[in-house]
Amino acid sequence: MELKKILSALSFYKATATVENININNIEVDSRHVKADNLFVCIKGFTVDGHDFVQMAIDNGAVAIIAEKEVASSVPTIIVPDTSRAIAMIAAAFYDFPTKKLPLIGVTGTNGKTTVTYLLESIFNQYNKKTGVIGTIQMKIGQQAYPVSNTTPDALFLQKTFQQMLDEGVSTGIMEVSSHALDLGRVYGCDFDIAVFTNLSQDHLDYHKDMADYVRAKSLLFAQLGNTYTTDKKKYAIINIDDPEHDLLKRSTAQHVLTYGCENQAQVMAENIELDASSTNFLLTTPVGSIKITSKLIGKFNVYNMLAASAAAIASKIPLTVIKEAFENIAGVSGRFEPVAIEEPFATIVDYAHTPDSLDNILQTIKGFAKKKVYVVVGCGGDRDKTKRPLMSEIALKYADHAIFTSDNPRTEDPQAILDDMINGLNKDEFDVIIDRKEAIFHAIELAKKDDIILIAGKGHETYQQIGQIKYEFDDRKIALEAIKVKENR
Ligand SMILES: CC(=O)N[C@H]1[C@@H](OP(=O)(O)OP(=O)(O)OC[C@H]2O[C@@H](n3ccc(=O)[nH]c3=O)[C@H](O)[C@@H]2O)O[C@H](CO)[C@@H](O)[C@@H]1O[C@H](C)C(=O)N[C@@H](C)C(=O)N[C@H](CCC(=O)O)C(=O)O
Ligand SMILES: Nc1ncnc2c1ncn2[C@@H]1O[C@H](COP(=O)(O)OP(=O)(O)OP(=O)(O)O)[C@@H](O)[C@H]1O
Ligand SMILES: N[C@H](CCC[C@H](N)C(=O)O)C(=O)O
Ligand SMILES: [Mg+2]
Repeated sequence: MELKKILSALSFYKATATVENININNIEVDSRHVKADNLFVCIKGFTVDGHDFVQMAIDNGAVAIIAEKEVASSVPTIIVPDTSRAIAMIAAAFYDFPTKKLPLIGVTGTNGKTTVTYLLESIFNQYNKKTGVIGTIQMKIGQQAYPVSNTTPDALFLQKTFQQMLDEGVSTGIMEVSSHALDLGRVYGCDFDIAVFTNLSQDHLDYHKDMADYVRAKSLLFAQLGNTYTTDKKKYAIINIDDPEHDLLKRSTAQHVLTYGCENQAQVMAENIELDASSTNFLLTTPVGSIKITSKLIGKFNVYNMLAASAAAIASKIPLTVIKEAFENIAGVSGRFEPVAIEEPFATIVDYAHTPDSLDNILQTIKGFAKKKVYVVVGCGGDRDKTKRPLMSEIALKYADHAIFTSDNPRTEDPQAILDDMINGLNKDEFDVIIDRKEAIFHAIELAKKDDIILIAGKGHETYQQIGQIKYEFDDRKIALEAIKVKENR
């Protein structure tokens, strides 16, 4: 594509040389991946500055550079105020504005994003529509899965992926939108049709300076809704009316708002909710009628997730009967309330709760139907919000009869220091500290007796444990199964 055409997506730029007659066959933000006839965009990162890799990019074949300042370069440099914002727009232009054609649903909130996206996938598939899903677990086009390194990938990956989705006949894109992505402008080039808000509670206070800054980032999804391109399509903001932040998010958008909830009056509601250990039933009431829902997803928080997905499906004109069938068919989401071995005298559940609110919800749910003791194995991630550590350990002890505090992904932090943050100040002592996660899981399974429940929280679907810079193979579900087998064979 002509560089001039790509640059037409930018409202302002200054070029150090003519940009006429330059043909670009790919855009790259990583100098190591640059090839002949590429456009290299310098991004100032948290670790290094892309501006320092201009020469490498040119040596690898870059024919133009986009930067925030003048750089030593033998090829034309285009200077923009903010390359992180610019990349979102030029990537959208390079792939011919794919989200103008692809209906796109974005899901944001502290907890429940992944679950809601998979509920939506299941509803659209039930309606015989091919979907594309982007989020924490993976990127999926139809049934084909691809690995991702972020819940919401960078703008270049996103726009390329939307184009691939269109090429492969996807009818709706469904994606998680993290607060980091909103703050860093990864989704600036996305024309969302539906924006869903699940809930807001404490997380990521390592990145956001306080809760107000965190909710401001979340609100960008709603403020941006419908602002990207001129379009006749109706846009919808789907908002959880029972969350204290609902009003701020409603006020952030100029588009149609569809509310959902269980407590306060909403357009989409759950009534007559029945929760037990093996199923969830409720009456879904909506502006287009009511229908009885039965699902294998456990816990009240999953009623909220089903309401969020139902509201987005209703905004997409999907019949209630299809929503009902989809909820009946979905067995669960990988690593979310996933039972490890069903035949055991005690139950072992793996879950991705890694925030105070999610741990509270999941333990409250388990406590609600536990016949005997509840054990929890939990740790906190390194290089992440430190203030959630003592909150999570306190919640663990509030509900569980016994906790085993261990490592999650310590990353570059000292694992013992993370555990100290968790246990210093606790005024109960029904816990053990076992730094090695495998040993911790084995210990919990050793302790469990008939009718007890073990919750292994924090890592869910993850198949690795990151210690330092290295990711070691690690899967809570496999380790738990191994421990159960060892116990059985004794
Ligand atoms: C804080 C943050 O978001 N960091 C993201 C960022 O990394 P970074 O800023 O360190 O990048 P960098 O290494 O400094 O590189 C800067 C630039 O130089 C370029 N470079 C680098 C080296 C080189 O030789 N040549 C070169 O050109 C890089 O390609 C890049 O363009 O850009 C990377 C590439 O897009 C991301 O993978 C990375 O996410 C890291 C892994 C991360 O942990 N992010 C978390 C905080 C995050 O974003 N989480 C949210 C989900 C949270 C949730 O929902 O719970 C998410 O959406 O994943
Ligand atoms: N609506 C909800 N409210 C509170 N907790 C929830 C909700 N839905 C799920 N959870 C809890 O949060 C955990 C993570 O759920 P899920 O992966 O769907 O959230 P997420 O927002 O995608 O998380 P992440 O930010 O890590 O991507 C679940 O394992 C469960 O314990
Ligand atoms: N998207 C979240 C995932 C946390 C998962 C947990 N296992 C951890 O490593 O802290 C984050 O990056 O904060
Ligand atoms: Mg997620």
